[in-house]
Amino acid sequence: MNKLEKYQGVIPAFYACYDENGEVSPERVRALTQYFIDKGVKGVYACGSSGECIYQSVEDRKITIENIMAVAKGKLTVICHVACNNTKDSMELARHAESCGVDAIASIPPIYFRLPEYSIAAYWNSISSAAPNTDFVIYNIPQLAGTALTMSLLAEMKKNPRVIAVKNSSMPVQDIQMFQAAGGDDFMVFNGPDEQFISGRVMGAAGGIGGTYGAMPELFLKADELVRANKMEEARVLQYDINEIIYKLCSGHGNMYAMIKEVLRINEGLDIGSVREPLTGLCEADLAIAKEAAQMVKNAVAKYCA
Ligand SMILES: CC(=O)N[C@@H]([C@@H](O)[C@H](O)[C@H](O)CO)[C@@H](O)CC(=O)C(=O)O
Repeated sequence: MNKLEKYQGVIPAFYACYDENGEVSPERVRALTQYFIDKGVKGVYACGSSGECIYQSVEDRKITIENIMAVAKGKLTVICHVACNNTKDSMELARHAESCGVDAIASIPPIYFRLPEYSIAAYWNSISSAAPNTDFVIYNIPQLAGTALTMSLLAEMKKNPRVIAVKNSSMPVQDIQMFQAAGGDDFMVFNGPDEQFISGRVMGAAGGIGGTYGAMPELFLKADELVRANKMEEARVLQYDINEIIYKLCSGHGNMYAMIKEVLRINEGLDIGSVREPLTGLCEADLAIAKEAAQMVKNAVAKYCA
């Protein structure tokens, strides 16, 4: 098997799983992991944006990845985002993730201060050195991190043989082509924006990592299948329907992840709690939106995946 094959396909970003008191729930982490195995996705991307990493402690994140691995080992490819905005804690999480047996670790650049590229490279390489037997994925999400991956920074990072991919959440699909060309054959790019999943795949992303996949994994698996089969018109129609669902998920007063968790509760009977403050949970009026979104998912699954 090509060493990148295990990363190619549909990789949902894993949601933060909380109990009734808002604490990370090991049982719910395990239940969500099993849900993804049952749906037939390629892997999961843990502790990233969708995992609310920015609002979780080092300990919360350790509990999350330990419980994912307890269920996923040998069944899913697991990429664990370990960035904590300081090198020390990020290295600790990298070491821990490797000890749990993840396939890859990932990291955004440090946020808040605008650091020079050599500082970002040093940060990423220190994190990678703490997991010396584990692949490393650069997480490019400039609209949230405030720093974009440049071609010169990528060239610098390519000197580290563990750097195997960019998870690209910038909006221009051309970035995917640029990163893939610079990365070469032993390198891959993941599509980040779910709204342009098929475009990213066409521009060279061999897989996708996305925050809304979990609410409708069947639809992204189908979109991936259509792209592979070169059925582009069908893929486009499906992508448009997916996008309508995403707009609905984003139309509430509460945060999109709270909405997705409600959709999972309605459609799958899967309870993984809500979101952690400062993210806003659902208000009364949002429940009707969640119901509509859940029904849209059901209708689309019946239409495309029967
Ligand atoms: C900016 C942003 O949050 N992008 C999301 C998308 O999946 C996004 O939620 C989706 O396209 C809906 O806008 C992902 O790239 C993030 C992600 O995969 C993660 O780390 O959880």
